[in-house]
Amino acid sequence: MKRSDYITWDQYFMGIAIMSANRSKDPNTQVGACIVDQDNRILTVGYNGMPSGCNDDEMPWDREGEGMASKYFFVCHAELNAILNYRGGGTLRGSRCYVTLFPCNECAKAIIQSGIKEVIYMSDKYADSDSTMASKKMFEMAGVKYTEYENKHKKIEFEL
Ligand SMILES: O=c1[nH]c(=O)n([C@H]2C[C@H](O)[C@@H](COP(=O)(O)O)O2)cc1CO
Ligand SMILES: [Zn+2]
Repeated sequence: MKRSDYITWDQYFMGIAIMSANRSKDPNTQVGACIVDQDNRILTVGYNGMPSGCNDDEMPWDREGEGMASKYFFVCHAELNAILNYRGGGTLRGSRCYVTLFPCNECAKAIIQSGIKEVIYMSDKYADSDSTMASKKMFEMAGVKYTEYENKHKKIEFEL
């Protein structure tokens, strides 16, 4: 008989998004994204980090500070990295994006323009921000479904 406690597709892909987030150097918020096609094949992954070639030891990681003193001008978001990292043939049209934090308005635009059809998110900790509200407005207008990830109960522990 086959084992019954295997993880679901949703758990698998959100697990990979969480694992990717663990690569982030951001001391405050680590975000991971995993984009999959209609056949549940993983197309691409990403996490938030400084652009390639920008030494992350020399970049600011602070939230506070005027302009260039904070991380915000520089960090490339997890979803955008996942979209831009896609090297496969074909496109992201019709795919789903698993993400550990609800996408900001800039990532929402990239998600819509790349043809991603569904966003499955874990945290919505900035739900009250204009950015998140703008994302939801655009997703609704563009027909991108957004779904809260609900299987938050399974704990997996392993040594790396
Ligand atoms: O959709 C997102 N994707 C994403 O990668 N991020 C990143 C940018 C920053 O590195 C971090 C947010 O930082 P903070 O929570 O300290 O404001 O998360 C943030 C958002 C939403 O704000
Ligand atoms: Zn973003």
